[in-house]
Amino acid sequence: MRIDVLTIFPSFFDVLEVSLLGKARSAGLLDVRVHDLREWTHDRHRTVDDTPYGGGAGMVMKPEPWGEALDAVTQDSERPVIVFPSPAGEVFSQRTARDLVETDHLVFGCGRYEGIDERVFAYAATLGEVRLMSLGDYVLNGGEVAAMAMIEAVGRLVPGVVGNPESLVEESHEDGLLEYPSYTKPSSWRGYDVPPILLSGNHGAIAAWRREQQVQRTIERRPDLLPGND
Ligand SMILES: N#Cc1c(N)n[nH]c1-c1ccc2c(Cl)cn(Cc3cccnc3)c2c1
Repeated sequence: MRIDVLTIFPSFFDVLEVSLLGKARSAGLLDVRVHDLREWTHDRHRTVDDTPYGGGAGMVMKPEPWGEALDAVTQDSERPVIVFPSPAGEVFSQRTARDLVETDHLVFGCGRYEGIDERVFAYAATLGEVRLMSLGDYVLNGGEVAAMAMIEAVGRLVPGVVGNPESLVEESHEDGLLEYPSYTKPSSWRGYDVPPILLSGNHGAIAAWRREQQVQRTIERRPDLLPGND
């Protein structure tokens, strides 16, 4: 999978060089290319924003640099999916991540200021499938944090990126429920003991207990995830 990121803060994504995704990049499983949007400006000040038509506070990102940048990163791509993090977007979920991991080429357009000129989204739709996505109902200062989270959520689903694919199945949200609690040695720590069932060796009983824990946790913490509550 190829991932292109367009941003005015390219160094923000340096962290993608390390950890899991860093190894995936080295192994050729992920081809992540981060670009400075200012590469596509042509004035001395490398301007990417201007005042909003109709007035209002803040600045809006100019369409010209975006148009040239999107042309450049999609020029040898058949049908990219172009994701714009946006507070006005659909909410990104594990289901979205599973959907996006099937894509050969993802482009993340990370905006700042009060947002990107709306015409950019219309133009981007002539280059690929456009999806405006939000991390959730809270406010960030730009698209970079959201894009980083989405890249990690999608990247780790690429076959071979996570060592043990089984671990992907038993995670929160993979089966629509929160994950069960995990424990490791020592079996007793500061007066806290590991639930005896986990030491029993009875794998059937352990699986049943874990499922019950998932259901109980989901009811307590995220009833909205339960069927019929959406
Ligand atoms: N994804 C997501 C997401 C989220 N969950 N909160 N905020 C954002 C997000 C994403 C993209 C941008 C761009 Cl471009 C500019 N800003 C700042 C801003 C803040 C409030 C209103 N208008 C613009 C962004 C915020």
